[in-house]
Amino acid sequence: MRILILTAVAAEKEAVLRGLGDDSRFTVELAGVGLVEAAVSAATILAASDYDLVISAGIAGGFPGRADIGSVVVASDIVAADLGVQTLDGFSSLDELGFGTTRVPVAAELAARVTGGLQAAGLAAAAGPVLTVATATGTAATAAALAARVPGAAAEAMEGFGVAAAAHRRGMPVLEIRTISNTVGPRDRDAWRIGDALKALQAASSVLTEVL
Ligand SMILES: O=C(O)c1cccc(C(=O)CC[C@H]2O[C@@H](n3cnc4c(=O)[nH]cnc43)[C@H](O)[C@@H]2O)c1
Repeated sequence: MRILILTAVAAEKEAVLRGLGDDSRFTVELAGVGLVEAAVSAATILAASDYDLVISAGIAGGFPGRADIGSVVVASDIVAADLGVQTLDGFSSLDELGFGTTRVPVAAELAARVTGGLQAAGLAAAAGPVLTVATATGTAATAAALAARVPGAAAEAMEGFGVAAAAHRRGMPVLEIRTISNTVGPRDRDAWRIGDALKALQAASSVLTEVL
C-alpha cells in the first residue's frame, strides 16, 4: 500500500517522519496552511503519483470534554464547518443551500483500525468529527456554535476538508489524524502545547506503521 501523508507545516512533517522511521510505504509532503493550500497541494500531488490512501495529519484544537491536549483524534467525518452563509436566523451550510457538500466520509474500516491501534499502544485516542475552519476559533461563543452545528465535534483544524475533497474527487480513501495542541475556545496562544502535540503526532505516526 502506498500512503501519502500531508501536513500543513514543517514541524508537523518532521514529527510524522520521526514516527514513521524508515517505512518506505509512506510519503510525507507539506501541503501548506489552510483549506485552499491543502486542496491545491493534494490535487496536484495526487494527479502526479499513484497512492492508495491519503492522510491529512497535524496538530489541532480539541473541543472541551471531547479531546484533551496531547491526545489524538481520528476523524470519523471531515466537515467544512464554516462553509455556508450567515442568515438572520443563523448559519446555513452549503448542503442546506443545495450548493454541494460540507462533509467527506473517511475510510471507516481503516479509521477504526487506526483508533484501535493507537489505544492499544497506550495513546489517548478517540474518534469523532474533525472540523475544518477557515478562521481558527478564538471565542467561547464560536466554539459553542460549532459544537452545536456538528454534534460530537472532537477537533478543529484548517486543512482536512481540502485534502479530503481532493482525494474524494479521485475516488481515493482518506483519513484525518490530529493531535491536540490547544483547546477550542477563547484564544490564549500561551496555553498552546505545540511540543506535546508534536510528540503525540510522532507517537501516532509510529503506530501507523503497525496498523496500516
Ligand atoms: O509555532 C510552531 O512551532 C508551530 C509548530 C507546528 C504547527 C504550528 C501551527 O501553528 C500550525 C497551524 C495549524 O494548526 C492547526 N491548528 C491547531 N490548533 C488549531 C485550532 O484551534 N483551530 C484551527 N486550527 C488549529 C491548523 O490546522 C493549522 O494548520 C506552529
